[in-house]
Amino acid sequence: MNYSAIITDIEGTTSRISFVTEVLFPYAAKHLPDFIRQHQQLPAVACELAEVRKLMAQPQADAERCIAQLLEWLAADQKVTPLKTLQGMVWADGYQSGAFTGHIYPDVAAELADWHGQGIKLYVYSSGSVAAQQLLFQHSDFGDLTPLFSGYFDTRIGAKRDVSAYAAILQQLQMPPRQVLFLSDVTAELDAASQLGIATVQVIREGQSAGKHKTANDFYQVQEMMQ
Ligand SMILES: CSCCC(=O)C(=O)COP(=O)(O)O
Ligand SMILES: [Mg+2]
Repeated sequence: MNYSAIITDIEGTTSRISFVTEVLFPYAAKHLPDFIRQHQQLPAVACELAEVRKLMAQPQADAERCIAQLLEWLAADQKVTPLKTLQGMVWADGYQSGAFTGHIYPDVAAELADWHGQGIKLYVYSSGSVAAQQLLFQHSDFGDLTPLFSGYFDTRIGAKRDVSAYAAILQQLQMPPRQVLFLSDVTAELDAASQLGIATVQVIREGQSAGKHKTANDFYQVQEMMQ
């Protein structure tokens, strides 16, 4: 099958789950409180704190209350948009200081380049903010991979388990669903995309498939399935 576009998830698909849970999240938990204390007056940070207050339904909450709520969401891996945006701002320092690089599986780096060379448009759809996605691919273990991508989507377009998010993405891509392939490790995300006719492959890096989607252990197998 010739696809015009491939959309990929990050955590568990292009990148090891433990990179997110054991490197990125702990770094954010450690540095987010002081980042907010120091930068709460910056418009970009103030705007996210306003979103946090709205979600808490506590318009008067001070910075410390917002920090406590953000850390609670982070510990529970809640995909809350202002948390994701603030995490991305904190991770920027981590990448720039060399504290870590973005983990990408070798098959991902190779196949993204191959697919790009074939003229397939590449997109990312992750719960991490667009800025965080760009940082990860810019500072990846295989160098700057951002030139390979045509676009990025995050929770601003909708939650990854909601069909409406994929409808909005198709609208932006201006492509028929059957020409689009979505790669993710999470069955519920693939279920939502496939309801619209988007082709799906479940990437199983660790563990077993629990769903009804075609499966691949890495991006090389995805490429084989496309031939
Ligand atoms: C952009 S890298 C950080 C990933 C992240 O914060 C996250 O919640 C992972 O979500 P995904 O949708 O890629 O599984
Ligand atoms: Mg995932």
